[in-house]
Amino acid sequence: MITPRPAFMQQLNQAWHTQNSLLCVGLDPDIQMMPTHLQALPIEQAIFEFCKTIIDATAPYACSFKPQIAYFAAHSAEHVLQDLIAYSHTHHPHIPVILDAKRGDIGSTATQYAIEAFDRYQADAVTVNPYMGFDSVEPYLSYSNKGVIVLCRTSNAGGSDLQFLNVSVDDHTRPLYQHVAHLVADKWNTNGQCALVVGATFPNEVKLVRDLVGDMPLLIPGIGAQGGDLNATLKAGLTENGTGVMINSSRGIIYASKGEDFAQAATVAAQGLVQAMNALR
Ligand SMILES: O=c1ccn([C@@H]2O[C@H](COP(=O)(O)O)[C@@H](O)[C@H]2O)c(=O)[nH]1
Repeated sequence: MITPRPAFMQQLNQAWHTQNSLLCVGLDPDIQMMPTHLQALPIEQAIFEFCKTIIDATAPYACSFKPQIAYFAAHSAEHVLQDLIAYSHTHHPHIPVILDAKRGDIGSTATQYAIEAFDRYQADAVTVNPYMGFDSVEPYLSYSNKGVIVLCRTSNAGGSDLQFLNVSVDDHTRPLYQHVAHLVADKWNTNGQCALVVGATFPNEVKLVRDLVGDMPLLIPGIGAQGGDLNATLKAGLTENGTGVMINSSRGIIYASKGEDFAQAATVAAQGLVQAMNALR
């Protein structure tokens, strides 16, 4: 039997405080990057063992976990993702799990994606793409206790191709990502369940988004392997009470060592990042 979990926003607020952490540990299991002894296993077993070990090794330092679905689906290992989320809920029930799926499709299809994220995988939150508009996001919002994390200013350089284009709405001209932030904060967040993705590679934009959306949580990837500026990002994104952000690091933590000591290395990397963040807030 599945035990109901608290609402995502409640879990997140609690985890920020009790874990004293703003760190979101990204689970992007790439077989080529895993320790050699795990590469020798059948791929599904390797993915499970690797992620389970990382979850246990970093749980004391995490405010959330973020598995990226592509790393599982690419190897027909969706059931491994399901098992890992169940494992995390059982062994680390206080840490919310965000399914990074970046879904976006017409309402009828989005309804199926929402069932996949929340009923099949039992994720506490999911990332979605706002490009197809409100009706494409509505099926996720109807799960009012789940988090819906909308792409706003993504961390990749190519995000600027569209997100930086100016749009004029109601005599207001601003870049598309700011319009998305405004739309989510003012119109889509009626249940108080929304958050936004803003990349650490763009701290100025983190600040502009923070100013537009009040205390809405921001999921911020781009620290570590993508070279985002931790100091500038925190300065731009923290809310007044010193929370408000989930700073994601995936490769920087999970591949801190390619040896048999990968779990200890992940612990040290996670702990170091949390200490660095806590010194800045
Ligand atoms: O704008 C975005 C949105 C999502 N991501 C995802 O975050 C992690 C980043 O991994 P690192 O190894 O820490 O660079 C990855 O799963 C991306 O799909 C992002 O990078 N940028």
